[in-house]
Amino acid sequence: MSDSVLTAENVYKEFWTSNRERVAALQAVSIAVPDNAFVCIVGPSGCGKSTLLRLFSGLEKPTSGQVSYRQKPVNRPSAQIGMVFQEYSLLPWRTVADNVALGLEFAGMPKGERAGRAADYLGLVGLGDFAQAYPHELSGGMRQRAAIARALAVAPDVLLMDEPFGALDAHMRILLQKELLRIWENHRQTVIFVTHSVDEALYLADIILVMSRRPGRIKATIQVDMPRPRDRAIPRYGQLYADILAMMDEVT
Ligand SMILES: Nc1ncnc2c1ncn2[C@@H]1O[C@H](COP(=O)(O)OP(=O)(O)OP(=O)(O)O)[C@@H](O)[C@H]1O
Repeated sequence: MSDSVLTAENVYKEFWTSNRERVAALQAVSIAVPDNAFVCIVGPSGCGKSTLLRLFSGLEKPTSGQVSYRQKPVNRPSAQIGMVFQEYSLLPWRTVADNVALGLEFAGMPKGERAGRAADYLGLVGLGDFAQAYPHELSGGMRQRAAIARALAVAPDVLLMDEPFGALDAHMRILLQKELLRIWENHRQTVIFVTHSVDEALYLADIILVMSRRPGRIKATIQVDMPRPRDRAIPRYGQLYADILAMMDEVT
């Protein structure tokens, strides 16, 4: 585990609902995420995927067990671990450039430097011409690119992505999958990416974690042995796709 960037050791997480019922979201989850890996998490709805990501980000704490970042317990959100959510989460009253500069502002970077860095990252995601636009002037795909630029601008060591392309149409989704891989191949942050889509996981990941129904456990860890860029038409793709779907269909 020493070269792992993030680890979960025997993590159990429960919530209390407003009706005072106990919900076990995760049980006996142990994972070691290798440095620079692209990891996708798939599993049935409600199995605890977002909860696991929130534990890694420090937004939630395990009920028992331990979550660590580079061998240190994760207690709170930090600049080393960036997060991108499904909903674009841009501030509507700030321009796109000012949204991208937000994390840099929190990190105390001087204003002049922030503007340059924000411009670089907007260029990286193909939004160079929209720096002064407001979020409502952008399409869903463009907003999500801006959210990715904002997360990347602080140069996090790990990028956690919770269904970032879930609200996009199929064409935009495929385009952004390609762009994300292009960026990742240049920067090689460790990425943990939650998705409902087995196809998306197979296209993106080095490692796919398949979770069971709630309480979520890690049911399988699949090393995706296909070179990139991946060809959805090859038999190996179809075979892995069918195997993972079958695992997700099983009751436990
Ligand atoms: N703050 C909370 N309070 C109470 N229950 C919660 C809370 N957060 C999550 N849960 C419950 O924990 C379980 C796991 O939720 P989570 O959002 O992690 O699942 P998910 O796999 O990400 O779901 P989906 O794929 O539908 O987005 C669900 O039953 C959910 O209702």
